[in-house]
Amino acid sequence: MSWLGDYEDPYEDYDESSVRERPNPKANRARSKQRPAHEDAVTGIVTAVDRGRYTLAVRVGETDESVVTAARARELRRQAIVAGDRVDVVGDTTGEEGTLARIVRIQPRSTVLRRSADDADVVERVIVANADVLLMVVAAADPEPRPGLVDRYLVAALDAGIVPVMVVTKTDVADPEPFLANFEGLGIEVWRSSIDDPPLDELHARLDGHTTVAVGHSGVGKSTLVNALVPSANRAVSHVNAVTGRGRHTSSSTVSFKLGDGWIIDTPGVRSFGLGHVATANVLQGFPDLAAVAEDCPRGCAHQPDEEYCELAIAAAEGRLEPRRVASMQRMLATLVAARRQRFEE
Ligand SMILES: Nc1nc2c(ncn2[C@@H]2O[C@H](COP(=O)(O)OP(=O)(O)OP(=O)(O)O)[C@@H](O)[C@H]2O)c(=O)[nH]1
Ligand SMILES: [Zn+2]
Repeated sequence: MSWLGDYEDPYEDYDESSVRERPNPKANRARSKQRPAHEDAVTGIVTAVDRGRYTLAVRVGETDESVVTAARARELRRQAIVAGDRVDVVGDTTGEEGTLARIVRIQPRSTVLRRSADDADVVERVIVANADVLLMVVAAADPEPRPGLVDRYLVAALDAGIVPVMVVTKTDVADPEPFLANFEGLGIEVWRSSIDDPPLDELHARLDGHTTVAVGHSGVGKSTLVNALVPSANRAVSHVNAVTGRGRHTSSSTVSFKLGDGWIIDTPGVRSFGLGHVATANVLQGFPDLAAVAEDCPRGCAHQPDEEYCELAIAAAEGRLEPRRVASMQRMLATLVAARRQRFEE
């Protein structure tokens, strides 16, 4: 099931590549081929996507900074353009009502956060480009937190080379510690948030200057948190030009807000986060100490507890690695292996 809703341009978020690429060689190719034709292009940051119309922040930080609505040039039809993308845009970029600019190039991306529609799906979709932090928002209760979902966020972030951090909301409703114990060994940064005392200053300090993508199940309090973090003036950045008639953003579309010198990208409530495209090595890479030990594993080692000669398990037993850390990695990889098995059985 899509958690981006059913109304979107079916071509919008497809991407044919399945391995992590940095930067995207396709974007590079298009860039060099088309550059001479659009020397007057300006750079825009995609802040929202809505049925084939893109909201861009252009000339960010300059006196004539503006919010522009754009369509994509025909030659980009098969390429996904997503929130966080840096694009070259031509035409009327004044941002005045009724104007429509044209995106002619997607600049190389530093990261790409992807998901498959479900684990069996080989077609992956790009969710967000150029994010360097993944803010996982989970509730201590209501809805009940599920370690498996966080494992999925972690795997997707690590696969993309994005740093995962976590906020646990609703600590006024339930004690989050039993849930958090699942992730203790991974050394992930965690903030605890309650209705009366959200850690806004701490989060602001941590996220300023970064491009953060926020993910969370519907109802966890993600919108409440993002709204509190973002001054109202910066919320205007994501508003689609009213004249196009496409300005209505509900929580079913992805929008970005300026957060200090960075951005926070709010994605819709996640219902599924397929991992059909992820490689084990990319997950291990997120933890260099574990990856180094796992290099001595037998070929094809799945790094599971029942694996007889897994170096991770041996190192944990001998005290060379923290057992909780290895256990968390084993669980994350089990999530991934189960996801992949489903993919091949379908
Ligand atoms: N008790 C308590 N309630 C909270 C807290 N944070 C948010 N809420 C409430 O939880 C409900 C859901 O919050 P939202 O911010 O709409 O949740 P969301 O994650 O954005 O959900 P979607 O918009 O569906 O994606 C609202 O009624 C909030 O007031 C918290 O820390 N404690
Ligand atoms: Zn192993």
